[in-house]
Amino acid sequence: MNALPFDPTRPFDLVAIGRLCIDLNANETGRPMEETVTFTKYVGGSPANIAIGAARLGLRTGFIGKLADDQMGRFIRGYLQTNNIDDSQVTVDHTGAVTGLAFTEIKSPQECSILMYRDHAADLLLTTEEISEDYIRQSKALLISGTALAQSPSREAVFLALEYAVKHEVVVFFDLDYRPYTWKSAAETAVYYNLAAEKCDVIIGTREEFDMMENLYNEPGADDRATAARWFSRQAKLVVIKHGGKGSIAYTADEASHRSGIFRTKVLKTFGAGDSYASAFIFGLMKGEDVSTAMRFGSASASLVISRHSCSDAMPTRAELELFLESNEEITGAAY
Ligand SMILES: Nc1ncnc2c1ncn2[C@@H]1O[C@H](COP(=O)(O)OP(=O)(O)OP(=O)(O)O)[C@@H](O)[C@H]1O
Ligand SMILES: O=C(O)C[C@@H](O)[C@H](O)C(=O)CO
Repeated sequence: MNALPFDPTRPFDLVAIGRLCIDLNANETGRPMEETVTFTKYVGGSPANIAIGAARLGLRTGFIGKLADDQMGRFIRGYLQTNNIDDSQVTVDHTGAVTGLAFTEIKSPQECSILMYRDHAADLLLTTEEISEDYIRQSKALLISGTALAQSPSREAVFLALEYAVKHEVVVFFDLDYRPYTWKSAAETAVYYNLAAEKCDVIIGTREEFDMMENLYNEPGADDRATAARWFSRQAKLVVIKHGGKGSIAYTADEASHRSGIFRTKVLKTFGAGDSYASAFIFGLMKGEDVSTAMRFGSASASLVISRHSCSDAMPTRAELELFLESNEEITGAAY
């Protein structure tokens, strides 16, 4: 069991808010982008990937976001529908904004990078008028991600969604999802991340992402326990700090800590690890598993996704995840 108060009477398990984009993943791996000529198109964007992962695992999922009025936007909507994600709160821009694109370069399992095209991206044009209080109160949980805070009006839309979530006791997950290119300054970034995190029940990020938030207080390099403790005096009940191939650690408000290792795999590319981890971790918690078991689900899903070409389309179903957990050993005891 975990202590998160999911209201069983709500029709949605998880509503995610933020960007719906396109990933164009290099088909020719093992070479730089300059020499790559073909890419495969997938739905992308961290909150979209998390929602898709959660839906594949069986959570009743919805999305709040804004699409460009173009072929890419329509492709994304079709994919959400195919994956049983409620798109009734996904609006369409009519100002000529475009779909954000992420071209990925897969030079080696250790050297992956993303080239983003995000000028005038439709997802950042979501407005407060497009946030329905009634929709948010129908969900057990809300997932926000940091990139939607980078610009107005999307920033205010997310803060309004947070207000409604707190008012209606919707459990809020915050995946920090820090993408430097969307932000203007370090101080601005940290200010908005900290303001949002104060209202969240579960905060999930990498060590580097928490360092970025702590820069504001001239406290970078805090240890994981001190980082978590900062948030327990606010709303947080659970803080998860990810350490890549070394695993992850979670703290609960009673000061208990939970470590998760990794499942070794043949890594194709590293991106998508965080999104798949978050979706299966949230799924585990919502199914009433304890924190350690939910982390194990997260690590297993991440292991599957980093061995595959895409992020969204690679997300496992519940049956796949269970089979993987039955037939693979978690490596624990990572040194961090
Ligand atoms: N090389 C690896 N082998 C196996 N599992 C891994 C590896 N790297 C990451 N993971 C798993 O994925 C989880 C999240 O990874 P990571 O800390 O890299 O997140 P992230 O930086 O948010 O990911 P992303 O690259 O998608 O932004 C880890 O806690 C671990 O369970
Ligand atoms: O988050 C993005 O905008 C890009 C993602 O879809 C990408 O696949 C990735 O980086 C996942 O972590």
